[in-house]
Order: sequence, then C-alpha cells, then structure tokens
Amino acid sequence: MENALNEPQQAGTRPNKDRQVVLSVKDLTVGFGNKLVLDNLNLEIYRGEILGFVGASGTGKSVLMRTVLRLLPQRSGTIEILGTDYDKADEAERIALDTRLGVLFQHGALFSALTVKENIQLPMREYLDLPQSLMDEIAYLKLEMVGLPPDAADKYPSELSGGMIKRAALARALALDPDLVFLDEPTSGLDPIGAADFDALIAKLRDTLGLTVYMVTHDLDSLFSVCDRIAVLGQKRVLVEGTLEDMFAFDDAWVQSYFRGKRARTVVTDENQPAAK
Ligand SMILES: Nc1ncnc2c1ncn2[C@@H]1O[C@H](COP(=O)(O)OP(=O)(O)OP(=O)(O)O)[C@@H](O)[C@H]1O
Repeated sequence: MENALNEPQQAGTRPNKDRQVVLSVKDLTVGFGNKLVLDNLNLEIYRGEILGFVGASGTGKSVLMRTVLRLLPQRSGTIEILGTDYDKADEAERIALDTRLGVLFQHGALFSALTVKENIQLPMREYLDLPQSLMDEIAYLKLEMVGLPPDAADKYPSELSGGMIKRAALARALALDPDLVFLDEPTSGLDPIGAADFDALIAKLRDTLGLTVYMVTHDLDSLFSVCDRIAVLGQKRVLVEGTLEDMFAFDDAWVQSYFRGKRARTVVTDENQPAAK
C-alpha cells in the first residue's frame, strides 16, 4: 500500500508498454545522516525522449542525478540503466555502461588547464585506446555537432563565452556516442536567445542521434519547447510525471504556482496552453 503512494501520479492513459525503458529507478532511498532526501522514489525514462526534471530548490534533483550516476550511494532501491543494474554488474559491464552515458554538469565543468579539444578527448583517453589522429578527427566532428567552429578546438575554457562553454561541455558529453545524456541545468546563465539556441540543439541531437535526454532544469522555456515529458520532484519522490497538460491539471500548490504562476504566464502561449475543459 505504501509503495502505491510512492508511485508518481501519471495523468492520462498513454501506453508505456511499447516504449523501451532506458533508465529505471525503483524504490530509491537516499539520505545523509538522519536526513532523508529521497524516499522510495520511482522513475522511468524511455528511449528517445527528453525528460525535463523540475522541483523546488533543495528537493533533491542533484542528489538523484548524482545517485543515478553512482556518485552518491543509495540506502536502498535499484537503478537500472539500459537494462543493467550497476550494483550487480561486474567490472567489465560497469565500464561498458559508463561509456554509454554522457554528462553535462552545471556550469560546464571543463578542465581549465586543458584546451577544448583536450577536454573532449578526455573520455576517449579514459575508455578507449585510439590513435591521436583519430581522436582529433572525432573531436572536430563533435565540435561541428554542437555548432562550434573548428578554431574553438585549441582554445582554453577561459577564452570562451558562456554559451560556447556549454557547447564544448556538451561535445565532451557526446565524445563516446552515448545513448543517455544527463544535463544539469544546461541553459542556466545563458541569455534567452542563447538558451533557446541550446534547446534547439538538444532537440536536433535527440532527433539525429536518437539520444535519450535527462534534463534537470528551472527553465520554463526549455520545459515548454523541448521536453516530451516532465517529472516533478517533491516530498522526497516523483510527485507527478507526464505532459505539460498533466502539470496544469495536477492539484498541488507548488506545481500550480510553478506552471501557472506569473513567470509561467510569460512563457505559456496559446500553442502550449491546454484548451480549457
Ligand atoms: N553531500 C551532502 N551531504 C549532506 N547533505 C546533502 C549533500 N548533498 C545534498 N545534500 C542535501 O540534500 C538536499 C537536496 O539537495 P540537492 O542539491 O539535490 O537539491 P536540488 O533540488 O538539486 O536543489 P537546487 O535546485 O537548488 O540545485 C538538500 O537539503 C541538501 O542540503
């Protein structure tokens, strides 16, 4: 019974059975000392979708992402990525799994002492044994993919604009051709046009590469323009997940003020506002 309460509320009856689950989190509990941050949380992400993950500050969005990426331990529960439970996998399976994930940390997190090209090549050096010429070729290809000019390759992060740093960090996240990409507030710090361009890039990469995207964001524009599905973290679990329309219909004070509040009203257009019932 208790478990049923912890299932995210899913408005609507879209069939999930036909969709391939790329990330499955079951009954996940994470805490620090006597403070519980996530309590029996459940979440699924399907192949090829862009999932926008929101929630009030301090609800545990980063903790969840870091736990899924094995940077934090869980107290209980299971995390399966691409059908593999990391905790049950052997060393070779873990390495294989790591290569199928890409991560764009908040603020880019590029190494300042390395050029853009060297940053992009870091995952290749860690996981693959490729000749330098091939790694160079791949790095230029990734730069092109994210819309950066070839001469960005030899620049240091300090020589790049905020938008270019995000793109370079995205190029590094794509270095190993991942299936699933985690983006932590990818548009934070960008001006509205830069943010819209970045959103368009994410959508294009999803369409062309078949990526699955897990995006933690506070950016209502991103949620409204590129996310196929939204999950809201609250009360230590996924409070509700579904479409924008599902968010509008969900009876919770934070969800209502977030999706229908003053800021939201400046972003919601006739196009994405569900018709009055
Ligand atoms: N290493 C840690 N040790 C102790 N407490 C932590 C640790 N990391 C996170 N927390 C706590 O866990 C809670 C969730 O933090 P988290 O950073 O995941 O929130 P968030 O939803 O990502 O917030 P924001 O939107 O502000 O980034 C907070 O109360 C935070 O203080």
